[in-house]
Amino acid sequence: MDLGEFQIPGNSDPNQKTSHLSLDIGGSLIKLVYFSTNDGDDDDELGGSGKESVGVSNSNRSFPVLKGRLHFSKFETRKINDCLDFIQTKRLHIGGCQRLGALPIEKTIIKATGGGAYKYADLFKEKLGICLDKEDEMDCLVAGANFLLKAVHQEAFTYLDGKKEFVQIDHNDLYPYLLVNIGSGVSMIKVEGDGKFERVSGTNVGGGTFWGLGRLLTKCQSFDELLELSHQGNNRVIDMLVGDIYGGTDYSKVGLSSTTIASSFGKAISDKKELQDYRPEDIARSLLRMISNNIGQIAYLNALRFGLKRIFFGGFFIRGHAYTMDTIAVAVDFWSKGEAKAMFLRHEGFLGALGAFMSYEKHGLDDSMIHHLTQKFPMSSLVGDKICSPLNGELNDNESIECSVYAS
Ligand SMILES: Nc1ncnc2c1ncn2[C@@H]1O[C@H](COP(=O)(O)OP(=O)(O)O)[C@@H](O)[C@H]1O
Ligand SMILES: CC(C)(COP(=O)(O)O)[C@@H](O)C(=O)NCCC(=O)O
Repeated sequence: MDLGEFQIPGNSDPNQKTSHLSLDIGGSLIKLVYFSTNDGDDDDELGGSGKESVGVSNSNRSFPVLKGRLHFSKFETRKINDCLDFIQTKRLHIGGCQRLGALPIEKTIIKATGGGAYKYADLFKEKLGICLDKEDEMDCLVAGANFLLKAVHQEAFTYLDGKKEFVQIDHNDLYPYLLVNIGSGVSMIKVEGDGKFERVSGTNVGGGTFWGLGRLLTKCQSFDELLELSHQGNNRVIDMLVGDIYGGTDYSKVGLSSTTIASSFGKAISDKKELQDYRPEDIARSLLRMISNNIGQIAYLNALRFGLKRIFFGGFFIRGHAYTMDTIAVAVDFWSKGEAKAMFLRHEGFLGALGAFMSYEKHGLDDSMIHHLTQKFPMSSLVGDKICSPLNGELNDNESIECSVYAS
């Protein structure tokens, strides 16, 4: 592939070229993934010698290696104009899928998934002159999850008792697993291989419910504020525990300890407090716990239904938030009696957008198909074909990762 094909006229950094912008336009958030490379960055660290070089050979074909960054960004769907401005200012749409020489309008096709790819198709055409090439949301979620689990080192982790532990994924023993994507609503997908999956369940009590109900109950202005409130709250003020019903003791005959929540929000009807006496912090905490626990339980029941031991949770509801992950993990552990494991993904909210990004290859819209992604591990060498994350913490907003793309 000639990098010149992605030259961006008028880009603020004339050396920077972006390509393969992909979108996941969900009920709450728009997620963007795109690749950028700088002139002179095209490298041979994987064995080639510049952009024209042969970097890697695959099935008797050779591909040049492009060094660059994979960028991740998100916007609230209700503020879609901010997203359009971002794309326009950075001229990301020009580097979608087109060649120099062609009229931009003729060939500018951007891969997009999520319901918004349908809902906002006309808006994108009108404001940016681009065509959204729609990819199925479930296909993209699964493609994104499979890719991350196979190619990214330190992508999946467990979270128990406040401790995060990265899970080593054995490529030969990845399937089957249950993918639970907690977005506005929740989809549960049994994954048996690349492109081999079935959406087996879902629930309408998801991230949108937490944010919507939380806003109504606490009057907070943003999702982050709601999460922060929950951090400071105590759910026991609102939730009715087994001990509240059983006079402080366990109901041990059926395995319920006194501290188990018997009824979420149940205490709000049983004492003599005025409504205004309930603190937003405690309400936010109870709500987060109720929804996380419910999703964990439904996920486990579906894992049980299909005999799946591993459950991967994605979606931006999680936001790497300790209490959310802890609650989900405890629910899975509790209901499965330790048999099933909840695992979380560092790129939790970007599964769909990554899947759309990878579908450029699938459809071969031009000859810039991406065949492989590897990220260099700072201060270290490549580990096989893995992306080695420099971060152990959560993925920050607008973070990008250094990576190399094998292109044909
Ligand atoms: N900044 C944010 N604004 C709104 N919701 C957020 C934000 N960050 C996380 N969320 C949570 O993430 C959910 C959306 O997750 P996401 O995976 O992007 O789903 P969708 O594709 O439905 O937009 C929201 O419903 C909310 O619970
Ligand atoms: C309709 C959806 C697939 C849309 O995806 P989202 O924007 O929520 O990520 C999702 O909201 C969902 O699976 N809702 C649950 C519907 C149900 O099974 O009851």
